[in-house]
Amino acid sequence: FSPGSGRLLPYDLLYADGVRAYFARDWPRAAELLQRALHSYSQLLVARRGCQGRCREEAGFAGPPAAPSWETRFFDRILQRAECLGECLGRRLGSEPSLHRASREIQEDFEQREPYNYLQVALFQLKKLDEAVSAAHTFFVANPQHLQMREDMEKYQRMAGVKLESFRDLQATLYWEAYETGVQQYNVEDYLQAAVKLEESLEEVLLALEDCRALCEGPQEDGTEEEMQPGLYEAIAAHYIQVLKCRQHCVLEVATKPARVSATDDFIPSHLVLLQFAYDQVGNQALAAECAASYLLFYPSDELMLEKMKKYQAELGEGASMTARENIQRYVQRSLMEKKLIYYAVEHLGGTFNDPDPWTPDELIPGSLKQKHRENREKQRLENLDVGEQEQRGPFTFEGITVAMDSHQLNGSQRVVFDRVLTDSECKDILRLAKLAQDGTVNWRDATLLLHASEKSRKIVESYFTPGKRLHFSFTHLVCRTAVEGEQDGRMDLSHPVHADNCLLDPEGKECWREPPAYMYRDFSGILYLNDDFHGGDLFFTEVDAVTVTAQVRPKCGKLVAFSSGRENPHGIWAVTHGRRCAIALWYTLSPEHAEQERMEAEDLMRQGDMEQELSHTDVKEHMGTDHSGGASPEPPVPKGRARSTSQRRMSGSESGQQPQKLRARDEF
Ligand SMILES: O=C(O)CCC(=O)C(=O)O
Ligand SMILES: [Fe+2]
Repeated sequence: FSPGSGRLLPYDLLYADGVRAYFARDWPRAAELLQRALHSYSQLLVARRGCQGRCREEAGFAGPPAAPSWETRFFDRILQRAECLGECLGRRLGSEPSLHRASREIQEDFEQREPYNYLQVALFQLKKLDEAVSAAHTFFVANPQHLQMREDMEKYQRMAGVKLESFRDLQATLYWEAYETGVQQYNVEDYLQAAVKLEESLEEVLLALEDCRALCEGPQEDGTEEEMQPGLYEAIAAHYIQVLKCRQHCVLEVATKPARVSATDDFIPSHLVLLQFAYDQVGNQALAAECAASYLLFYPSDELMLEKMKKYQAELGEGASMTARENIQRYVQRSLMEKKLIYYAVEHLGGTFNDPDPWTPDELIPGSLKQKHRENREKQRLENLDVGEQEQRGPFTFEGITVAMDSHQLNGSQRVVFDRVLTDSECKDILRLAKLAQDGTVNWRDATLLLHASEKSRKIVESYFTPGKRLHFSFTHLVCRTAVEGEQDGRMDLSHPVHADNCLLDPEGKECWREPPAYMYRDFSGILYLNDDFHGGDLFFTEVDAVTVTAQVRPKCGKLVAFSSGRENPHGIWAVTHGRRCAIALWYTLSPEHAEQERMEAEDLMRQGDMEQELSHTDVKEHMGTDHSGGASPEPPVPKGRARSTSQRRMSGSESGQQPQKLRARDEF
């Protein structure tokens, strides 16, 4: 391999080899392979972009479709174009294009910049500090919620010999830098500089759009493809509609800044508005008119802009052409044609389309879909507002939340305790909610606080344990345990017997059976505590023998304990001897198809009257579940066959069960 030799190795293979070398701690090889994978990936994007452009021209793809049989002609062109693309890519890549089609998972890794995470470690090991810092920074920009990387970044910042310039984003989306500088200069009325920067940004945005659209080609392996219709024509149609939807969504992708979740609304038109004004201010009427005309392609009846056009026409004279920019014309035409096809398909073949653009003309949307379209836009607008508000508070950095204890300090694996996930007043509100729910007076639609708290916890657990991979709620519930009346002294019983969350613990056999009725698809567990004004009720972890206590956690408002749900984390709760202990218990799954399934199963089991075990707890317990549509649901019962009466007295489960806290020592990095 050498750049420019014309033969590009598939990036997914290089990546796989790189990761293998990484785990073999072969740092030089890991670094080399990962860098080559990243290079190959970016070359692939360049090749795709180039071929897209060429084949679009060749197939006359840019022109408006001619009535009446434009659908048929459209498909002809698509086939023609697919052929052209195949040839072009084969030529540029020096190999069969299908070789370069990675699985959805690997594509996502690259989109999330995951390779940079491995790379930074390898480079650090090789003592290439400057490069390691750049790689780490590049990863961190796209994953600011990654707590481990944050710690690494802080270490790098403290490290002697690290230069400030090393903190650079190797994948910096050029246009974001240009756009932001442009807007800044615009705001301080430096219109000349603003125009330069905004032009630069606009050009890059259009190129980035092409990159993104190029990735829509080929099969989508994420299983989101809608049900295929029987028949070849329908199958092709369904596939291409999927590709078209993917392309339409690119506008959101480019308008979403790395590390932010919401897109900048109407990104391309807003460039044009700013440019129009900037050119106007510096006295370049011709360019201002061109931007105004381009803007009008998106919003043809915008009165302000129409006024300006009149003014320019007067100033420039009747003979001045004042047409929109060609690249914007092409963009709008193509987008309209794609939308038309998508809407046609949605109307006649079913499916849905979340139109990303606010400027889609009304007449293009079929009557039967108009209402839905309006609702979607409103929803999107509200979501954007929500995020805008959050952004000011900086929610994606988990501000204030600290890792109180990690696996090492908890004497186990895949365990963590966070502090300050909730404030005191948030705990109070949720506790009040728990009380109200007991009396049946809560309006569940208003119980958003609980949902916010659980979603926040989900994000934290996700970013800590499965960065880059989505964790889904499997089940959520708010549960309070109240001490029973009477003699409490010397109680050694448990409020919750030792168990694991996704398998049936068999302490004698030192096994944990992953079989029904265990909730096998639970991958991670989280417990968010709400109060500490009770006695007893500490959570403890044991070894697989269910008797050797390895760590204990004292509940407290805002403390979140999270751990993997398997055999490595048996746990239980000491009896609550005084007061009432409330917590939000959260279980997560990595498989989207099992999201919330547990809740449904729990309901089924409830119906079968399988609750007697749960009711035999020594504490009185109330609970309310939440699904994320706001309905109440029961707690899943403890599966039958779970070990319950372990010889608790053998436990070394006193408050001193915990070993002295050690400082976290993570393998250098
Ligand atoms: O509330 C706790 O501390 C733990 C609860 C638990 O382990 C469970 O419900 O499975
Ligand atoms: Fe549990």
